[in-house]
Amino acid sequence: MKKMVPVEKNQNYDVDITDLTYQGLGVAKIDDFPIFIENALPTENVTMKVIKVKKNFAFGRVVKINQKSKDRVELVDKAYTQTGIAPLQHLKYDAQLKFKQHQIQVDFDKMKLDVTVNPTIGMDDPTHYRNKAQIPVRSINGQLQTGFYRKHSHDLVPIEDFYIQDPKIDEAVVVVRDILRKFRVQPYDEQTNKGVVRNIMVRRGHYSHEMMIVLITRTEKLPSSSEIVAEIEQSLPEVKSIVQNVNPEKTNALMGKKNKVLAGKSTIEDTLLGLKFDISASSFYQVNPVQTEKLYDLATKKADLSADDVVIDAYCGIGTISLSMARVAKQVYGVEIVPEAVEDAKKNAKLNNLTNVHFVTGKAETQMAKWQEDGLKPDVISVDPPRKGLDASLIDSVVKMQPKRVVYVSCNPATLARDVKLFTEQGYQVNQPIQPVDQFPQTVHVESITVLERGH
Ligand SMILES: C[S@@+](CC[C@H](N)C(=O)[O-])C[C@H]1O[C@@H](n2cnc3c(N)ncnc32)[C@H](O)[C@@H]1O
Repeated sequence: MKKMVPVEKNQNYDVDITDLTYQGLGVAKIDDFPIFIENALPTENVTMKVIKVKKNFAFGRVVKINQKSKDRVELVDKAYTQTGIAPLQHLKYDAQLKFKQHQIQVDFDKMKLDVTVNPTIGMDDPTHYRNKAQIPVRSINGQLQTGFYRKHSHDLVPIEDFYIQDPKIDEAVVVVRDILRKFRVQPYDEQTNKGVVRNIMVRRGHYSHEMMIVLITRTEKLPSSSEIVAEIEQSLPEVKSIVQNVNPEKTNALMGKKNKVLAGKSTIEDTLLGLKFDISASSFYQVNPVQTEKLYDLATKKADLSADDVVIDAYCGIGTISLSMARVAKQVYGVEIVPEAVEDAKKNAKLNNLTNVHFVTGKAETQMAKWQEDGLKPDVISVDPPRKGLDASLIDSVVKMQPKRVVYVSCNPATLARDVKLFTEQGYQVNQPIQPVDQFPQTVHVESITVLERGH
């Protein structure tokens, strides 16, 4: 018999919120039918309006909060929720940290894996932490605007204070926006795939204060390029690198393949754990420098390295974890898919006088198989993959190499739990608590370190 949907679109209902999804939505149930509600917290009772009904669930919007959670804090700005910049801004920071710890536990429970998850290591000031901004540039009522997209859309909401970014970066975005306005540069139009500037990317070294501005354009030609560059340099003395990245495609991917240095260096420098790093426009670099130092310090400690150890660092980026470990180990091998990042990694080894590292450009899964076939016997393997986690073939190669320990740095607990399950089926165990480190306060993202040890 067809199940009745117990709610109707545009109708109001009073509901108790019983859970919070991994996306930070409150969950209510009417006759077992789940409704997901933005800006609603467990233990609350809210009046909500149903805004979308699907076959097995619905979405609602809070009309009124009838009973507040003790973990609720006032919204700083509703635009941060609308755009998804800070979807947990209404949750006390302590409760955010517990939510992330719980999220990992839930994903491991789903895989029937018995693990302990430590409390999340948080920040003293969980705002203004990001060292990088990627800001869309669009036209609103004929004027060039910067801001962020409303969730699930490409409608730009103008924003100047991004709340979770380094305020110096917010200032720089406004300065660059005004310079682009002055020279009447055409913002990108997604509908027609016309216009020039798609995005402004800004990176700022937390310690060095060196700033990089990347103008991501659809076209090779950037009209008034030299005047724009001169004004940026004059207005923002911290800028040490101005790059144009060309992305002609009609795509959601932010950056194109081609980078042109318009002024200064092709990289900026920053420091992590006393090591110097050169960072190119296209290279990955963790966005929360304060927490990254805690994360890498812990990852290195958990690797429990001795001076005789050989290490593989897979998904090594510009060599941040590799170099941290090379200070202790005998030899480190790194593999990374982005060629610019590998160039940076090689330069960074030299910059820090570390000669016991070797970096390879390629897919981690292919290179790991090759190292295994070549008879490399690492003592420890570190992996720090993107959100999709590890390829099953990479796990097979790792297991065949029999390292005594695998240190898994993850930004997605669901793929982490899936991968850990595969490791445990092949003789590896999680003996120590998983350690979450909050890299992304005010958001639902969860970063953690797991150590897998070879059983006897
Ligand atoms: C989460 S980042 C970690 C980078 C580095 N460990 C760090 O913390 O700075 C993941 C890295 O994996 C790289 N990557 C993505 N897919 C890859 C693959 N199949 N093989 C190797 N590297 C890959 C990305 O370019 C990115 O640099």
